[in-house]
Amino acid sequence: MPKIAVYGAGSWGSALAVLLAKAGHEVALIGRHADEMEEMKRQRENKRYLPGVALPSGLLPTTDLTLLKAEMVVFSVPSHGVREAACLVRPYLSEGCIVVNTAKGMEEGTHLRLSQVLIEELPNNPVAVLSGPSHAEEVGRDMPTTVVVASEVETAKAVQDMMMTPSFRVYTNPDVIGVELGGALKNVIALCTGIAEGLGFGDNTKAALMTRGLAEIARLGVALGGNPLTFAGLSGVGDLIVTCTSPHSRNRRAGVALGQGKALDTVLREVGMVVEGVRATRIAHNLGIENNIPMPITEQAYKVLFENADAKVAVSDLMLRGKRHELEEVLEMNWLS
Ligand SMILES: NC(=O)c1ccc[n+]([C@@H]2O[C@H](COP(=O)([O-])OP(=O)(O)OC[C@H]3O[C@@H](n4cnc5c(N)ncnc54)[C@H](O)[C@@H]3O)[C@@H](O)[C@H]2O)c1
Ligand SMILES: O=P(O)(O)OC[C@H](O)CO
Repeated sequence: MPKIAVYGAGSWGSALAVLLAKAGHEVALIGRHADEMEEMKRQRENKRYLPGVALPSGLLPTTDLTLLKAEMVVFSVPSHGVREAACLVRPYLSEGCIVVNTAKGMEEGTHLRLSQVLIEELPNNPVAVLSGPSHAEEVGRDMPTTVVVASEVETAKAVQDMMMTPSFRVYTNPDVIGVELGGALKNVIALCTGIAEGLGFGDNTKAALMTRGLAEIARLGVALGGNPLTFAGLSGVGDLIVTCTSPHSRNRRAGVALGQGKALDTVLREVGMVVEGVRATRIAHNLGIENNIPMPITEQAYKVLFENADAKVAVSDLMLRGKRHELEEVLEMNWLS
């Protein structure tokens, strides 16, 4: 069976390594901290990031970067670490080895999508992105999950072949831009639905945020080159649903605590795992301004997170905006023609 390396031993890297090892691949799960990886090797479990999931025998927890010489390398580090990680692994990768990014975010400062960062740093490797509604806690326990892999066709098919299992169904989609933006931007809306929950609002409010949130994700996504239909797929509405509603979601949980009045740094410390929506809010807010795209929910999220705005006032400001046609951009921009 092909050898696969997973770089990044947090929740998602660990769950994907478990999945791939159970599928019969020889898998190296490569982390940064020798003590943590040794402990994982001894206990056959990632107690900090994926408790309760046994590591199968074909999975080797390690810090040995030479094991990156594999047929496929799966990147599972937080989005802010992707460039640094790419530079670190570059000397070890075989030419032509497929690199699959699984982080959901964009690069701060450059506003590049993460596949663009990887292409810049790893010019000799085909790059694919994996996204969709997929919490590590469920994938690690073989719960039926569907995801999408985006890249040029042959690479996407190769990743689909290597990653698909009876409990992990992988679709392909050539729309890398749409798939990446859906995955990055849904985290902003998940923070917002969490905040609404923390404020004591109900399901109507959450459904409103999800639906109108998707409208603004698609608006920005299409302006940046994504296919409108991708936002109706797994990496769009699919991931939005799971992240806004699941008890596993770190972004939703962080939002709930913010809505209950806790300070952002306290919330991030308490969650203890990466909350991508915070950076994504700043990036999406800036992209909206740069591209002249109205993003009212993102704008309010930005004010609450970074300008100390009162979350209740933010909700009220959204409710009191000027009157609009529900399908304004669809009609104006001829999306369906
Ligand atoms: N957890 C999930 O269910 C899930 C599902 C799909 C996608 N993702 C995405 O996967 C990415 C990773 O999330 P996670 O949930 O595994 O995070 P996590 O907080 O569980 O773990 C992050 C891991 O990355 C390591 N790390 C941090 N910076 C690094 C760097 N510069 N180089 C190497 N390692 C570094 C940390 O030591 C830790 O092991 C995020 O972008 C997230 O959105 C997560
Ligand atoms: O736990 P979250 O909020 O980081 O979401 C994880 C995944 O993106 C869900 O698909």
